[in-house]
Amino acid sequence: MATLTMAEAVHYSAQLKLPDSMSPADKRSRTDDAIRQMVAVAGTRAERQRQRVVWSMDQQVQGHAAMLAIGTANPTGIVPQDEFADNFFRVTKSDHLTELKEKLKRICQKTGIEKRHFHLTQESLGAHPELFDREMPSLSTRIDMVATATPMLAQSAATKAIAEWGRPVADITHLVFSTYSAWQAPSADLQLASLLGLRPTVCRTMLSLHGCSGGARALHLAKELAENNHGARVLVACSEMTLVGIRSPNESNLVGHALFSDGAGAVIVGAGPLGEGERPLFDMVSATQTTIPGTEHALGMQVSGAGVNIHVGIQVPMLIGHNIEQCLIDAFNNAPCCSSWNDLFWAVHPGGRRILDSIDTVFKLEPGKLGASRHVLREYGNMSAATIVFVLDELRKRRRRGDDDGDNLLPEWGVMLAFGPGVTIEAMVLRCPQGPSLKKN
Ligand SMILES: CC(C)(COP(=O)(O)OP(=O)(O)OC[C@H]1O[C@@H](n2cnc3c(N)ncnc32)[C@H](O)[C@@H]1OP(=O)(O)O)[C@@H](O)C(=O)NCCC(=O)NCCSC(=O)CC(=O)O
Repeated sequence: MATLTMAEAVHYSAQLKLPDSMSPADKRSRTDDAIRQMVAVAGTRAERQRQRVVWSMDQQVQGHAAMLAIGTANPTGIVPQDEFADNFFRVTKSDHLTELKEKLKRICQKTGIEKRHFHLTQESLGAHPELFDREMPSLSTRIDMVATATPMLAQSAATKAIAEWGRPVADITHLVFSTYSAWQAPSADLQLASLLGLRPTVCRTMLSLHGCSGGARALHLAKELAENNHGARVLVACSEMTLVGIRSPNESNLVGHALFSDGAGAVIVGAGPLGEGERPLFDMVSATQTTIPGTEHALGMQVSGAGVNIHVGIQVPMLIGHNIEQCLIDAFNNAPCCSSWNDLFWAVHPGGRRILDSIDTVFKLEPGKLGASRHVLREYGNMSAATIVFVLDELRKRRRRGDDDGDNLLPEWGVMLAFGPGVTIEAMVLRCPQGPSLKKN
């Protein structure tokens, strides 16, 4: 760029508000420097914009998958979090363990949860004392008690997703079902297929014991299935029942009992040309799964005659905090979609309040960026694999409210994160299609 003339310098320096005491030559030199910097920044922005457009066109050519509809469901039974400890110690006949009960109350207060949904009532639990007696086997009782309820709750969520999608159930080509609550073969996936009337050739996959990362794993798998099978429409269903893990309280299981709850989520995923009435809610751009080495003892589930024992190590929030940024950098794989983590929308599995706090800290997120995750944690607790579907649903509801005001509240680009045994981190880059086609969502 040519150096400024004095007339130009006078014009621009007036905008820079340089002090009158400065000599004309200094003003000219200072103004020249400022304009060079502006041009350099504008050049970088323009280059980033160009990269974004080229990259986005490449992605369209590759035809990545999109979430086309979402449904969620919960059992009708609700327990307020501030009543949980009293209820739980009463039903397990553990009221004499006063210190343990006080500790559970302390933990419950810090969870960020206000209420949770449960399939089973105090009465139905009371009818099965073997669930709370360590000396008695209870696995088969637990299996029987959830065998029908798990696919039925999934059916409620899937029915909503299918209604929103608007196409016949016969158009579903694949089913991916994730749960820690089904222990038979054929399993909850086949029961769900029958309940919904899916075609006999639907390709079913059952994901067991992926824990809280199971929903994101199922979505990641659905993305790959949709992108590699022309015309495929994949139903993802996650349904979780805490009954398989509920047991008498001890020091090591209090946190799990304070967090987990029952719920189901379903998503229809497809790629390629959209059919009539289909609208993408979230484009599923790229995804990664990362296992943090040497952490297999930090988080896990063990099945025994007494049911499923869920272990939640105290170090989990710290482990996620130390490893999460690199996972996101890998997932974005140089996609030129943001210059700051705050440019994104965030769909994070709310495994516990401290995990969300840790993510806020690591990424220096603005207040409210994890609002959808905190809302789901507060209203429903940790529904393991199903939780991430609730977070996605809450995000698209927030976007819809924005659309109603004529203002889109969600940024174009976002990220989905979920955590499970391993310790495993599932990450997916999402893109929220912009524009008038979304107004009817
Ligand atoms: C449990 C909390 C709400 C407690 O809140 P705070 O940490 O702010 O409170 P605090 O430090 O005063 O802790 C309260 C009491 O709980 C104890 N405590 C905290 N975490 C514990 C843990 N994991 N195991 C056993 N005890 C624990 C503390 O020692 C303390 O005991 P005392 O009072 O005696 O001093 C939080 O730590 C949290 O959100 N942790 C993350 C939970 C988590 O890892 N979730 C992932 C779930 S698994 C998942 O999502 C994936 C999957 O299952 O696959």
